[in-house]
Amino acid sequence: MKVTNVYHNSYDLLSIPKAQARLFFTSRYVDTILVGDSGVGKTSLLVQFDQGKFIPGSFSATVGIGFTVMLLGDSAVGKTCVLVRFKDGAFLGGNFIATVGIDFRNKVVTVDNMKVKLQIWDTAGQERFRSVTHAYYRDAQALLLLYDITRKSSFDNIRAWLTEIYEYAQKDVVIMLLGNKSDMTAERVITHEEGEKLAKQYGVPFMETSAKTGVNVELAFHAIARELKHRNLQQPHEPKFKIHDYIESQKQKSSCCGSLV
Ligand SMILES: Nc1nc2c(ncn2[C@@H]2O[C@H](COP(=O)(O)OP(=O)(O)OP(=O)(O)O)[C@@H](O)[C@H]2O)c(=O)[nH]1
Repeated sequence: MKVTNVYHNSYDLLSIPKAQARLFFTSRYVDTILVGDSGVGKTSLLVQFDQGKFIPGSFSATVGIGFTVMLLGDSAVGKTCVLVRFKDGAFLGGNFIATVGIDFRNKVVTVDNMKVKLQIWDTAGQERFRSVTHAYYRDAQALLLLYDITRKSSFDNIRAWLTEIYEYAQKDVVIMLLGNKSDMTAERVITHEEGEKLAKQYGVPFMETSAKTGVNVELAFHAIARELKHRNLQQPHEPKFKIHDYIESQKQKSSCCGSLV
């Protein structure tokens, strides 16, 4: 048996680069594929082969669907901090270190009892990395576009970002506009209404977030995961998922009584 890379679940197979995926399925790149009912031990067998150990503990079903979400916006609007807040529940305060090129993290969220894996790409906002990040737009199913509510230029640049998105991204990409740093009330220069108005003009959902306090960060990613899951697995009899309505209902819930549904 020849295994050059070991892919631990079906999502990993889906997320490998296209050229490699083609090679995987059309050549003898991997000679054995593990198949069988959920829970029979495919992953454990693979881990035993790959790492020479058995991982005991609770059974976690292999993720069935996954999507790529990309964070975009000017440098220092808080893309990395929003991602770290969502992934680790922490705030990256202190010295600002600009992202170089592109970075990514995975997080699994549960939507209607189904695990949905989000691969989240954190892009560099600095102009000099723009040509690098353009190359990745096409692979994203959703884009979170951020501005900083305390910096007008980052808000004014949103139109230019949207122009780039329409040029380079998939036609049906899900876009959400986020006004970040909502905790900085004293320094605010862009009102909530201005953000909402711009989002309405482009027909995209909008909310204000704070990576520092965590406000609406979870909701933004959950709304995206839900929209993508519904688009991909919508049953003919199911009503169409309305992301705007979902956001509004969850905003009200989270302000009064906690967790997202
Ligand atoms: N108060 C407050 N500060 C934030 C928030 N989000 C980010 N910051 C701060 O803003 C600065 C920039 O944050 P980053 O997340 O690194 O910005 P970025 O958009 O990833 O920047 P690039 O990597 O250059 O594109 C850091 O000093 C953060 O601590 C927030 O919600 N509230």
